[in-house]
Amino acid sequence: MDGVSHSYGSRKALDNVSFTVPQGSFTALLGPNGAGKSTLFSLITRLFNTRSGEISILGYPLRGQSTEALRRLGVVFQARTLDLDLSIRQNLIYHAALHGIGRKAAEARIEDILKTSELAERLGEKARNLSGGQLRRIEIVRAFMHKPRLILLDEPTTGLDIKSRAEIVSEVRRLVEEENVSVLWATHLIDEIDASDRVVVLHRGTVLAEGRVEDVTEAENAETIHDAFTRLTGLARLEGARQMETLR
Ligand SMILES: Nc1ncnc2c1ncn2[C@@H]1O[C@H](COP(=O)(O)OP(=O)(O)OP(=O)(O)O)[C@@H](O)[C@H]1O
Repeated sequence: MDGVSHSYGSRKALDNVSFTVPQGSFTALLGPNGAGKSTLFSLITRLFNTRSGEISILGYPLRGQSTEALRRLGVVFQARTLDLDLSIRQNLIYHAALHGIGRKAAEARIEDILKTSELAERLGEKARNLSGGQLRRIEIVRAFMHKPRLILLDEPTTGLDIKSRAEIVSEVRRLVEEENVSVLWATHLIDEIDASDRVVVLHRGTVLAEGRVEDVTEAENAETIHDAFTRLTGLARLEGARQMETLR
């Protein structure tokens, strides 16, 4: 992503945003509410057109080669998107069909992804029987169905209890490792980030830091990524205040 900006009318939601998600990495997009994470995801998934800057997925620019780019992308949106009146299996098979995957291949893929998960026994049940955390896990399975190379997750643990949150984080980490996909995980929860992850700190539409957790922490002379984040966003507030002073 290079030099991407987006405005809603006169409100600038993203301002010259550039970063990369290296192949096979777990990259956390860390930002408080309103930082611009959902806007960024809307641009990557082409819900909105990118009017300024450039976004490429696996080397395919969205502008010009969007079909090739989007074929390699899996997405878990913030809002729930399963059809509650269909069975879990139907939800997954219909999604696979949209990607041109036949029933048999889809069944095999479901089995492969769910393997030892207790959810494998519930495939015939209506989605509405599942808990919020289980629904989220099925949405994650769905995002993996067509073997994407990059997965976007927009605050996937929002509204879930601690146990479900932990299950989701570890499930995604397992899949990342097994399938060697890249992940961009939007969150405002620092405890979801591991020491070995990469992080992109987004605040008020600008990238304040990008790199390995260790490097970002060190660059801020901080003890933890939590401290680094507070420093970075505190610094941004100061910068904002300074700019306000200049304007007066
Ligand atoms: N449709 C819209 N019209 C006008 N302003 C919007 C719209 N969507 C988002 N914004 C504004 O753009 C900025 C970025 O919002 P965005 O939803 O991308 O942030 P976010 O980091 O995803 O936050 P959250 O975690 O709360 O969803 C905010 O100031 C928000 O108020």
